[in-house]
Amino acid sequence: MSDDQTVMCPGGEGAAAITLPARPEALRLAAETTAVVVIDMQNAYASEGGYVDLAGFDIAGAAGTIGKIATVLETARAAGVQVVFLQNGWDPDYKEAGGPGSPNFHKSNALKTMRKRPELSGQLLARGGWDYALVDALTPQPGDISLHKTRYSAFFNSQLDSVLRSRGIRNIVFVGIATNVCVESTLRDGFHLEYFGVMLEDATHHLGPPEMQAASVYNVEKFFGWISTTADFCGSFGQSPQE
Ligand SMILES: C/C(=C/NC(N)=O)C(=O)O
Repeated sequence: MSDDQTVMCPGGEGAAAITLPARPEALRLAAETTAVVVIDMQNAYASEGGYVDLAGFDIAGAAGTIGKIATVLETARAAGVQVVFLQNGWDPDYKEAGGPGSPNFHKSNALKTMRKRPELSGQLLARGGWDYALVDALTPQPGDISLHKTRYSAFFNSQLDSVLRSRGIRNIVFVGIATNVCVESTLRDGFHLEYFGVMLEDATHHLGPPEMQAASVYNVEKFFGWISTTADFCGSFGQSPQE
């Protein structure tokens, strides 16, 4: 049963469930119905010389999330929590990005940067290239799942929903970049698909001014899900007995 302090998430009734401290309520969660979804930890978003750096965003804080995410993933794998990596981008000819009839063509800062600097064409967010690749410190391990996405929400036109649903996973712990773009878009879509979404605030990083991180944290805590931290995730799932 849920009460005002603790929410019972799908699968959280069993003996192996843990309590994850979170705001506004703690969550009762089981490893087998929970996934950690890693959003877009690619050179494009987290490395100097990657797309968002070239597009003029301050990425100074992004590197700090890499170590946090590595710690979360180590704990998740040891506890039997499914790890799912997402990578954002398109084919090297950018057919999947959409042409002038797509808002993505007009709003994607990667596409806009390449229109301004044609020498970068074929490099930013192009599948197979360095910019698209995950940062070295976050290489998928055996048992992890890797998926591709072409728009901000990882649920849109991707296999994420069927990959999770077919495994009975209904609870998602979000880490990655950017808090206020792809992480929040995915968490919101997940909410509408009946997933319980938790964002680890210190394992995510925003694009734009610091208020953007605060705004997303507020939105998630008040309207779409729950907020927790790397230490609380590792403290609770680190105790979780694995079958
Ligand atoms: C702005 C942007 C954000 N991506 C993300 N992973 O949050 C982009 O992809 O252009």
